[in-house]
Amino acid sequence: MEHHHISTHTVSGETFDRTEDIVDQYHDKINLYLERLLWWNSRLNLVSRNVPRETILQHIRHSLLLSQFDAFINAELIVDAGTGGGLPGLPLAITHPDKHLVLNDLVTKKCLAIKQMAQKLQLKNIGIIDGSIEHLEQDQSFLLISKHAFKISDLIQMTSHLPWQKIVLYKGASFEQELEDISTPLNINCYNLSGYSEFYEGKSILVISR
Ligand SMILES: C[S@@+](CC[C@H](N)C(=O)[O-])C[C@H]1O[C@@H](n2cnc3c(N)ncnc32)[C@H](O)[C@@H]1O
Repeated sequence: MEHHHISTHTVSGETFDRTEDIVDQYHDKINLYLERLLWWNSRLNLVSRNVPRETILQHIRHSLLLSQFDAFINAELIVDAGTGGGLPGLPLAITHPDKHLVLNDLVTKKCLAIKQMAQKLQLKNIGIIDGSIEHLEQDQSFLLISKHAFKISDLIQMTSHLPWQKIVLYKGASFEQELEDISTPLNINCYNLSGYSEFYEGKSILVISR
């Protein structure tokens, strides 16, 4: 653990507010995604059962926070591992047509649902790959992102063959234990999201590099 370097940061209120502007700017497409996600969620349990519309909207805003981070701004190719119903990758693809997003999930049915949602949204900048992230093949370097899907050490191990430049993880506040089994020294910037609203209490975003 001691060999990792961890710096902690806070996130400004303006950063959260800007995601609200993005939601307004892409209102129609975000709304269509929200409707389709609710529809699929009642059939496949993509987020969690009976989740209200407003909570899904919060997850979309949470996903869009990443668009304010340099790691995302500087990336052309982004892989979202364990995307479930498309979070955070799908809202980021809607709002960033200049970037290419690859959405990955272990479960084929979930990937088929995302494919249908992407078709309805007429998204041209999305690739969908089903199967475990450990079997992904990718030569070009990319930003790896993931929201509440993997223990850090598991994801690092499963993607050791891949040319990721950085990893961005949506996490809870305590993640240190998940670093214990990692022998490669990591540089970790932890952005603490607590303090803006109840939804973000105890949440953080980690930007990890080797
Ligand atoms: C808790 S859900 C999170 C989904 C989404 N990221 C979100 O925030 O709503 C975790 C997802 O990771 C997927 N998953 C688990 N192991 C995986 C693996 N080895 N490779 C790819 N996806 C995986 C699961 O199928 C599930 O959809």
